Amino acid sequence: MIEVNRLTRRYGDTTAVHDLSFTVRPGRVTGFLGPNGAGKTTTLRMLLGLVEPTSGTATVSGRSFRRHPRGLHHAGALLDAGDVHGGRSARAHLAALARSNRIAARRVDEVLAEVGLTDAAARRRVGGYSLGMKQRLGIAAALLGDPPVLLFDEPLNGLDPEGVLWVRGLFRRLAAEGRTVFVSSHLMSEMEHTADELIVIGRGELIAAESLAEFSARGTRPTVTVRTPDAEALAAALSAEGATVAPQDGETLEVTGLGSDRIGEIAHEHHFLLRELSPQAASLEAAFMELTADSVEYLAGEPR
Ligand SMILES: Nc1ncnc2c1ncn2[C@@H]1O[C@H](COP(=O)(O)OP(=O)(O)OP(=O)(O)O)[C@@H](O)[C@H]1O
Repeated sequence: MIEVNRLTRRYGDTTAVHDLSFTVRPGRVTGFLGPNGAGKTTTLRMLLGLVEPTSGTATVSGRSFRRHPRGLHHAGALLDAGDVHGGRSARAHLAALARSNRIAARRVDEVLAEVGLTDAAARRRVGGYSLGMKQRLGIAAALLGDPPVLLFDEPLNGLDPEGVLWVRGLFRRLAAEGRTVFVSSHLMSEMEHTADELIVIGRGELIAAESLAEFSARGTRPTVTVRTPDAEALAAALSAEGATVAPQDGETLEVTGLGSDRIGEIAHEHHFLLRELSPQAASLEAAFMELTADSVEYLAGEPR
């Protein structure tokens, strides 16, 4: 379990993290979401004891990470995939990590196989790896100590679609094994199919801590796309029933406030011909952008 309690970190005049509290539970994949500069990396670094909090606490399994002997057994992390010695092979890099954490050498081959780097990649120098391969190596390092808690900073960066699917499957499995899996991203679309729980921050402060289902429920109101040659008349009939209707073109309406069943009934009652009646899922990305709009550091075209 990860516990963050009234955590604050200041850099001069910049408050990277401000009075942040949340809990991340085992057995689930928890997404750590926030726009660029929200304070995600700083929080993860404090959890790993790499940055000292200005105030507050960040603990892994009840203890500050620095107090954990043989850290990799307690928590594994991928912070910066590029942060490896380019002249070494993946195997040499992992073997050095295993030695310094007193981890059995056979784990190196196990994790290499797990992330799909057994073949050429295990011998090739890391300097020649693609970003996706470096991500896989970083994930292998996180898994090395078979830890109950795993932290990943933007692990989907640089992965191709096959890699993204693989990572999602891996996270699911790690959570199903009862581990705590905490994954940061600045894109809701990445977390939509990855996380069960969400911690959303903006400008260093907590915005939401809830399940993905709860987050979806607060999302933008679902709309229904309706296409009919009688658009104007149907729009009037739907508005009379309390719907909000936005005409798109001559034949298409975007309707909110009524479900597709009810819209179909109303069209039937008035003998309107429908050419399309399609409910649109609420966009989580739109909900996320709405929620974090006030905390985006750099808005395009709007110097602040
Ligand atoms: N070492 C540092 N010195 C000064 N300012 C810092 C330092 N580290 C982070 N910051 C500032 O703290 C804020 C939060 O940064 P952080 O990297 O934690 O955000 P983030 O959510 O991880 O962003 P991103 O998605 O862009 O990686 C930013 O304004 C950043 O410029």
